[in-house]
Amino acid sequence: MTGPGLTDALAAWLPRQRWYGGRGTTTTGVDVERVVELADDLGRGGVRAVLLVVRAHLSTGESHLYQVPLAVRATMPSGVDGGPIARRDGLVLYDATSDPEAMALLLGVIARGGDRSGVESTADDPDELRAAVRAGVPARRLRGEQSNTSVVFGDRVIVKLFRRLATGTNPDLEVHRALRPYGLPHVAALLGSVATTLDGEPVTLALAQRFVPGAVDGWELATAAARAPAGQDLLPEDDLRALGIAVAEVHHALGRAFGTSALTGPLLADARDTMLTRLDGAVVAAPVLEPYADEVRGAFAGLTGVPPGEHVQRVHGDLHLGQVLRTADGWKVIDFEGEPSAPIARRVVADSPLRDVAGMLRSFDYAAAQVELSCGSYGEVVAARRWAERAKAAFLAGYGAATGTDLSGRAELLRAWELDKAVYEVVYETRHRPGWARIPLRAVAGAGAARGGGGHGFHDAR
Ligand SMILES: Nc1ncnc2c1ncn2[C@@H]1O[C@H](COP(=O)(O)OP(=O)(O)O)[C@@H](O)[C@H]1O
Ligand SMILES: O=P(O)(O)O[C@H]1O[C@H](CO)[C@@H](O[C@H]2O[C@H](CO)[C@@H](O)[C@H](O)[C@H]2O)[C@H](O)[C@H]1O
Repeated sequence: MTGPGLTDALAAWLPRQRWYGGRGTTTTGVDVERVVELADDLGRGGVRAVLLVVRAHLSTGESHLYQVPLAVRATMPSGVDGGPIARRDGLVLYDATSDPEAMALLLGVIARGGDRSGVESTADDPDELRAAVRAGVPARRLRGEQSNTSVVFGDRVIVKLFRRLATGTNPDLEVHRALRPYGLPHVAALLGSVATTLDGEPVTLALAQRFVPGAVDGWELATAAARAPAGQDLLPEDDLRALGIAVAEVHHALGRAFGTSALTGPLLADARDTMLTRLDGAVVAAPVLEPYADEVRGAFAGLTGVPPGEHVQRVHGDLHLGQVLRTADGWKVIDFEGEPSAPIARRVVADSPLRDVAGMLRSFDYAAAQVELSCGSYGEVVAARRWAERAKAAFLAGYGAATGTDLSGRAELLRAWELDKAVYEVVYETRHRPGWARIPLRAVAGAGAARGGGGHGFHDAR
């Protein structure tokens, strides 16, 4: 099925996908590295499904691995969105994630477990997975701005298909596995996974979790709360405190599962060097950062004192409001993959849990900035910023109380992590949503003001 026709078609199709990391460069070619058959004959409804692992070569000389689940049929069914990727031998090949019958084949493979023509699937909760297969509920692909593609099976199971791949176990799977014995209410239960091997290393392709029905993500709630008229409290302070507590409890469980160690002076110096190196790379990727780079370097360089008792441990790594779900049963934290573009080895290194806290603080700013992006009035913009400051304070109060930490004594660290995150975000937005780049850019531009004693997100209502 693979061949030059398909690889050329993929080289044209991949750069149009939101999750493609090679934007801003030219894709010079695609190689198919692995073809994993989900069903080698026609499955239900006459669909054949394969998971492709492809390597995209970029004009920069880099190459990235991606997963492309392909559905193959005699004719393209109606209701399946995204056009065909290729046509050959009288068959049409297209992205399988919006084809419910192709996705049913995937769920079946996970539920059965074991090794099958290059797919190693693990059913951590075979009963739950088999029940979902037996129920035969149609699969629906989630929409939205995501790094991966998630498919929900009848509000029971959610399967996330990783798009940009890396060799090594995906941290999202690793964390769900490690936390499983703790039965933490803030993390959805792991049901199963799919992997293949490349160069003798595992490559995680998909992760199945229990779907949490009726969940609303923190981003949706926060953006609505930031623009709500005074008196309408869409995200009450108690919920925000509870969110801080949930994040603290997740950190506690991660610390138990993976261990903790002291944040020493040399470790802090390493973190500082990493941030400086990252800044240099970010300025190249997003030259709009250039005018602020010296100020940011100065802010990082000032990071020298380790507050007593500060520690490092496994963290979430990319925590923001879109990674928390409010449910009838409290907050859930999702997506432990870390920053999707970083190498796995870097994502799993023990880090300060305050980095996650900083990620959430940045996210409240993003939520408030939506009012500006949608041309809110001056009064609405000011009210949204005030809302964000109150929200940050409530979140920090919950986190501080649950961890027993005095966060005001950690303001320098938090500021540096926020700035580092904002630098990352400027690059992310430049690549994916250029119209949003000014949100994190403003935080970067504020580096000088913050060093001069300006706002750090605790008490000041800018
Ligand atoms: N266990 C779950 N229950 C319900 N919805 C979920 C669950 N896990 C994820 N989701 C939904 O799927 C979306 C994408 O999940 P996420 O793991 O963040 O993927 P991505 O890496 O693509 O961002 C989330 O924003 C959320 O709406
Ligand atoms: O959720 P992902 O793992 O895909 O994370 C990536 O995409 C996020 C955007 O969806 C991005 O988050 C940034 O935008 C959010 C609003 O859409 C905002 O709440 C976050 O604070 C901001 O960082 C994330 O950085 C990126 O890794």
